[in-house]
Amino acid sequence: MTAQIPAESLANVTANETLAQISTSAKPRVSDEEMQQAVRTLLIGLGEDPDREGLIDTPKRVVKALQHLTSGYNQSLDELLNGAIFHEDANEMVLVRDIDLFSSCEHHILPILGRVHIAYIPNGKVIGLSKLARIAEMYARRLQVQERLTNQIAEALQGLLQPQGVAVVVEATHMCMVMRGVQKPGSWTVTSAMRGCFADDARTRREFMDLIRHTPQFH
Ligand SMILES: Nc1nc2c(ncn2[C@@H]2O[C@H](COP(=O)(O)OP(=O)(O)OP(=O)(O)O)[C@@H](O)[C@H]2O)c(=O)[nH]1
Ligand SMILES: [Zn+2]
Repeated sequence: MTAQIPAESLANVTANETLAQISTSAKPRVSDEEMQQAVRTLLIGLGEDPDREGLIDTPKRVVKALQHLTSGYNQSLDELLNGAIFHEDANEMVLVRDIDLFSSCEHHILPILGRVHIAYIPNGKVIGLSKLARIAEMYARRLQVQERLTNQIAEALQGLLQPQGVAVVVEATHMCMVMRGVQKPGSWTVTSAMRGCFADDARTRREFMDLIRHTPQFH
C-alpha cells in the first residue's frame, strides 16, 4: 500500500529551489514589447527588413518562443510534483531512460538536444515516474550548461527522496558546436552525476551504466 508523503518532506529541496527562484523567476524587468523591440533591432542588424511581410510578426514569435524555452524559471519542484511522492518499501533500482531533452546553452542561446537517464534506489520513498521527466524538463527549460543541468536533476532527487543513491546521465549535442564555431556535427557530450551508492559502489554504478548503454542518437 502506498501513501502520499506530506508536503513538509519537500522542505529541504524547496529551500534550495527558493534560492534558485529568487535569482531566476523575479518579475521580468522589461516588458514583452521591449523584448520584441530588441528582436526587431537584431533583425535590422542582420540586414533584414523587419517590416517585410514574413517578418512582421517575427519579434512577437521569437519572444514567445524564448519565453517557452525558458519557462522552467517560472516553475517550482513543489508545483510540478503535485504531491506525487509515496511511501514504498522498494529497494531496487528505478530507472527511466531515454527521456528526450531540449535545453538552451547559456553561452549562445542555441539548442542543446539530447537524452537524460535518471535512476535512483529508494529508501522508503518513491516518486511518480513522470515526475522524473518533469524535473528534467524544468531545469532544461532554462539557460544552461550541461554539467549544471545534470547536477540540478540529481540534487533535486537527492533532496526530495533522500534515496540510497541517485544517478543522472545526460547525453547531448550542442548546436553551438554543430551549426557554428567548431562545427562538429555528430559530437556528443556525456555528463553524469552520481550520488550515494552510485558514487560509492562500482557494481551499482556498473549495473546502471549497463542498463542505459546504447548508441546515442537524437531523432
Ligand atoms: N562546459 C560547457 N561548455 C559549454 C556548454 N555549452 C557550450 N559550451 C562552451 O562554452 C564555450 C564558450 O567559449 P567562448 O570562447 O567564450 O565562446 P565562442 O567564441 O563562441 O567559442 P567557440 O564555440 O569555440 O567558437 C565554448 O567552448 C562552448 O563549446 C556546456 O553545456 N558546458
Ligand atoms: Zn553554446
